[in-house]
Amino acid sequence: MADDGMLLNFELSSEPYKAGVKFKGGRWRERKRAERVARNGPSIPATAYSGGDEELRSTKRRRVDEDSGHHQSHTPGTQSKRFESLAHDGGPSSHSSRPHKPARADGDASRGPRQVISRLFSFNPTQATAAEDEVEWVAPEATNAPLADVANFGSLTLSSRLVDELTKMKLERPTAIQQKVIPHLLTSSSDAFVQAETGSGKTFSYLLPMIHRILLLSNSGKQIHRDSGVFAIIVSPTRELARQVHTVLEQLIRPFPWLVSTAITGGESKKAEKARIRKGVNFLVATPGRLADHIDNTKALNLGTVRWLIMDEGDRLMDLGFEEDLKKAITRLRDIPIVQRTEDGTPLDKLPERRVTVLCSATMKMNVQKLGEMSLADATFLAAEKGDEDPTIEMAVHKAPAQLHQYYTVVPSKLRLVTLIAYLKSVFSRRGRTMKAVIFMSCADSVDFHYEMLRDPAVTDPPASATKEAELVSKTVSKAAYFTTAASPEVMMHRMHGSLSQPVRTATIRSFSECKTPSLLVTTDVSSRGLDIPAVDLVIEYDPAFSFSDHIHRVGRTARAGRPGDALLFLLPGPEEGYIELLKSSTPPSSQSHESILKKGFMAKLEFPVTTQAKPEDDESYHGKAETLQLHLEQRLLIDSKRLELARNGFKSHIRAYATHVKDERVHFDMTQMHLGHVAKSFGLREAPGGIGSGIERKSKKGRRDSSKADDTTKEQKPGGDVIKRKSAMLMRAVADEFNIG
Ligand SMILES: Nc1ncnc2c1ncn2[C@@H]1O[C@H](COP(=O)(O)OP(=O)(O)OP(=O)(O)O)[C@@H](O)[C@H]1O
Repeated sequence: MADDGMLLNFELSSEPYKAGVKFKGGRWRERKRAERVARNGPSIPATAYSGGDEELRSTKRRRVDEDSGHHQSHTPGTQSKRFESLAHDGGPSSHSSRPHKPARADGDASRGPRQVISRLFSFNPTQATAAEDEVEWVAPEATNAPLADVANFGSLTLSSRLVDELTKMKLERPTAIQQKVIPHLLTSSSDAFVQAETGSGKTFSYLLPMIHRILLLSNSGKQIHRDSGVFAIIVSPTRELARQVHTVLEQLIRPFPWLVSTAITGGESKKAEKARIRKGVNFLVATPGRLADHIDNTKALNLGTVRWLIMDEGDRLMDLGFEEDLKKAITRLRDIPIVQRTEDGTPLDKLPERRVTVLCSATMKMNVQKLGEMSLADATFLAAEKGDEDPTIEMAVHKAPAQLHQYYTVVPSKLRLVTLIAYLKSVFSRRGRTMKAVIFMSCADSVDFHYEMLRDPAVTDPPASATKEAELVSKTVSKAAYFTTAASPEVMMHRMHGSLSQPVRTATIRSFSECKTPSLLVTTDVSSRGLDIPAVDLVIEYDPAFSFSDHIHRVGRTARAGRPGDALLFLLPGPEEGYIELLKSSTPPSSQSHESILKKGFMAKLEFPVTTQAKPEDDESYHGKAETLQLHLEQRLLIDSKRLELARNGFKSHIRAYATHVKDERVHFDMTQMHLGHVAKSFGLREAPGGIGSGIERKSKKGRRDSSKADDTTKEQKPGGDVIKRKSAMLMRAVADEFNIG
């Protein structure tokens, strides 16, 4: 990993921090150091309490190097020369009203304010690909919209009561995949492999024909009811998805109260789930683990009547490692003979004569093929478009809906956080333009950090009288700062990831979905699949997806069922730019330069949330504003150890997660090209905290112990060149080990 030795980039207030400030959390030594700094002003750069001893040492080392004019990676020269050149590096900010003055090595507070250089705009790697801004984009015809040339759902010979129900839900005409799948499942008893773009209505395509055929059973004089047996099992990879499918199903069967659906998803007591199964259900929507558990342990679950097994989001089911659970369900269903009548004698002749398995996916990966081989027999491949009937052709091609406008922006690491804020500021500035946006990040710790930094810190816990729902979302929903301004509408931030408890996850998604003001969901890939919130008009991939198919699913949270949508992907200059070719293989993307994002976003005055910090000076130029904002964010970390811990954890988890890109795409996500110091800056940190991948330090020590002379000599080397390369390789190996990739 390159390490060009980050310069200090803080402009600390001349005033001492509030006397008597007490620091909580962290280690004793860090707390003591922080308190000393708060009392006396920083004698050493504030990294003193932003990191451990290693950071302190390296900071000292760098300061000495800088002050003696021997900066490791950049053109040597005198301090004053360097500062001059920095002013020019800063582009428009070189005209900033705030003078750049050298950092003082002694940190003597008595000699007036300590000026430290902000180098947000210098020493950034340059973008290799051309940045074309605002090339006019004409939206092609939507590819996942209801078909204009089909009269209505009635033309697919669905029951009129079902069609009426659809009309009430404002669904009139089927989409292309529904037109293919519904007739097939209405008449056939063969398995099916359903592939169609995100947001194309796959859920209705399998639910409607199943309900229609079950309703036909009641026409034979006898009434089907909840005790008649389980007719369909729908397996979804996540609890959210299972609940979502269950909700849609409940809506569809509302006019037929004798039919019952239930969701068994874990996250609640098994006892309650067993009790519901015992009372009788006709549709079981389940996550694979819970389904396998109930198959083993719930006697009341009788599988003899089951005629459909639907596996939704097939590739995700496999990605998440549910193969064994699915195998169990598939094998058990194969072994149990089909019953031809319910216990009270109702013939089941209107249902398929054999068990039908349907596998659905928007993307086709090799693992879906494996699941297909495991579960399907003589399956019919059903795809939305003509010419897509050959699954082998589609294997490699993942398409996003054509009307989805995809952009990418190449942003140097150091500028990522301010560019994100600038972008959010401009998209939420116009009333009614963006109502719901989703930001995808690589890991839960990064989500937690960004949520905390971007929310309004003045918002406190709900009052004791708050409703249960308000209590559940008290730590995951909050007013945004920075991009909620007096002039723009209030934006509500939401945070969501897999480490939150199930009730909190459910309440947070509900809040995001029902929010009437503009809202932003900061999340991990836990929200990338199947989540159907039609009003989402923007997806931001702040961290690229771990695989291209995940990218397709993430951006597919917008532009659903024919609606328009935008998606912006953040890339780093360097190897990540190679990813653009991959994007082009699906839908040609537009590009937007980070400079233009900053310019637009920082056109208006910056508004800072109320904090204990002195109000930062505003700066006229957008570079100046970006620097002011960055300094403000960094200072917020310095005065709050909890936030600092979030930043450090976010950084570490982000780096670890970076190593988990799928093997085929890792060429674009090369850890060895990553600049840890610059990445740290995007987490508001002055430099990279140590201890990424617990194995690294250990491994390096072990390596030295086992080593021969060659290692002893490297120990003597000054940090730089070879040692850094070796460290990168070790980090790479340690991270790869940790994630079991390689
Ligand atoms: N025929 C239709 N007309 C209008 N809207 C529809 C139609 N069919 C489905 N929808 C709506 O489209 C949205 C997407 O449907 P659904 O979630 O089934 O898509 P999907 O293909 O499963 O997407 P993903 O692959 O992302 O899970 C839902 O809000 C649904 O109500």
